[in-house]
Amino acid sequence: MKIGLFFGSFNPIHVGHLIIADTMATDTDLDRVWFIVSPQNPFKKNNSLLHEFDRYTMVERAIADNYRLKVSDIEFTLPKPSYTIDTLTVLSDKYPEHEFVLIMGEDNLVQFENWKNYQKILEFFTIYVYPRPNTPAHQFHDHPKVRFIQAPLLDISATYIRKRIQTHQEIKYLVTEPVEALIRLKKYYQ
Ligand SMILES: Nc1ncnc2c1ncn2[C@@H]1O[C@H](COP(=O)(O)OP(=O)(O)OP(=O)(O)O)[C@@H](O)[C@H]1O
Ligand SMILES: O=C(O)c1ccc[n+]([C@@H]2O[C@H](COP(=O)([O-])O)[C@@H](O)[C@H]2O)c1
Repeated sequence: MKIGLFFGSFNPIHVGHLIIADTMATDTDLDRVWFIVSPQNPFKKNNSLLHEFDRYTMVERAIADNYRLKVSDIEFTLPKPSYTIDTLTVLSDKYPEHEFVLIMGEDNLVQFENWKNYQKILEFFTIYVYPRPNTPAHQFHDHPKVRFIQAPLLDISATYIRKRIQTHQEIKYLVTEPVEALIRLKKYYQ
């Protein structure tokens, strides 16, 4: 199968992530999308980062009704921080029967040249990019291995959701009902 790997912190998973994953799974040549929950982004220091098990459970709940979407804990057993090239190598070795493509939001392209072995990523993988509002300039618009998906811009982020929780504002419709229930039950991000 041709599988899109959607890496992220998912702190928490929001409807933007779900729209991106479902758009990739239905509007492109991908058969499936796997969410790869990263314990630690090499570039992010975030006091409100929940434990990876908690973020994984939220992803699991959010995608439970969609057979095209799956969640993976592969990075939980790999060294931290989570370097994408290392995970891609492990997954390619483990699943030689699958073809993997990388999925990311356009904001990730801005710093992409600073990723570990980014040229190797581009040599061996194609990247499907979902456009993101207010993305600073980057130089990957015309790269042969970078494919932009035409889809509606989504002005939503996990940061915005965490801020709303801290200030006791509603998050209904920004996350799915099972995810909101879990956030309330466990008192995440307060
Ligand atoms: N609204 C969005 N539009 C396009 N891409 C997005 C959007 N939200 C998240 N992404 C992409 O989803 C992946 C995982 O992102 P992440 O979990 O960091 O979400 P986030 O909303 O950007 O979080 P935070 O606000 O905590 O930085 C990244 O590739 C990111 O670019
Ligand atoms: O490999 C790298 O050098 C690298 C540098 C920055 C980010 N990443 C990965 O990019 C993914 C997106 O991160 P995030 O926090 O924006 O969701 C996440 O899986 C990170 O581990 C990877």
